[in-house]
Amino acid sequence: MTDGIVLGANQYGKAENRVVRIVRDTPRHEIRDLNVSTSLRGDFSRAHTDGDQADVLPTDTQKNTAFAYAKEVGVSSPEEYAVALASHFLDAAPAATAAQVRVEEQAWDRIAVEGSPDGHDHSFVRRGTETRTCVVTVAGRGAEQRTWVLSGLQDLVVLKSTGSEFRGFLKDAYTTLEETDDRIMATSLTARWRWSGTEGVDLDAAYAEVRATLLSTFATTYSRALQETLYAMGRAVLETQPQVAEIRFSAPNKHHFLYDLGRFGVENNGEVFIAADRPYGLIEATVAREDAGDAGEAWTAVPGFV
Ligand SMILES: O=c1[nH]c(=O)c2[nH]c(=O)[nH]c2[nH]1
Repeated sequence: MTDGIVLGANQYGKAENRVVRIVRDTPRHEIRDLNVSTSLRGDFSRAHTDGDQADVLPTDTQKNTAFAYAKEVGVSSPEEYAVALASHFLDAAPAATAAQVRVEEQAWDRIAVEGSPDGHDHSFVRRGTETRTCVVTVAGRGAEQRTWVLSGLQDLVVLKSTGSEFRGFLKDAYTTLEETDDRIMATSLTARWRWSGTEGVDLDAAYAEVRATLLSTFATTYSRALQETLYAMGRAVLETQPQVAEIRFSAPNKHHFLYDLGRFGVENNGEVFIAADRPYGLIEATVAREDAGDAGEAWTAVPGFV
């Protein structure tokens, strides 16, 4: 029977499990501080239309599994942990056709102390604002099973105090922006990169490499627009990481406007700016290999990317 109304796309899971794993097999501890979100997709129509929970692996169980796997599987990298968890959920919930696990990782640095050149064994200080991320989607079972891995970072806040211009842009009756050949360029970068495959990739090392490539390209590339900078950063990652198929960016242009000190008879030669928090330009771009291949479900339900 139908009344012309049907259930559309849906998924469910436990969001933002704050999983902290300490490896304490030796006096020198290791910490992985994760925010883990799980979701299952598939035929969960009976739960929606009939109130029948027979197919539903509770979100509470998903939460428990996220914590149990931090011990049983461990967290050699956020991506490997997420693959294990997502694959498990497909085994545990027969109605699921795909499972997605998203992880945000906060980095902790060892506290520098006298007498320990490599930092303290079990005391840590939180590193900056930036977060490492991954989104793993596993779909299907058996020989048909497919796994997509996105790695990424968010809120990597960078600024260059010169080496940036913005000129030659289209102008119309509403254009008031003046051309500049010397401005501050700043952004809080979010990037996600899709692996064509992760076989043989040391994902922790690769994260550090990609981050370093993004930063050094930002630093050393003269910028005619944030768009050009993002493209240069994307190219540099693809040139150095053969197994990355594409990288997507979302970058708010954190405007710094020269403050008008002329009103007080004071010269402002690119020295005093007002940092405006909104509105901001939002520049988004994908840089991909021509033969990147179909992204499948890699980006499904990943918000904030073109
Ligand atoms: O790098 C920039 N890109 C733009 O598209 C733009 N538009 C704008 O007003 N300022 C800037 N800066």
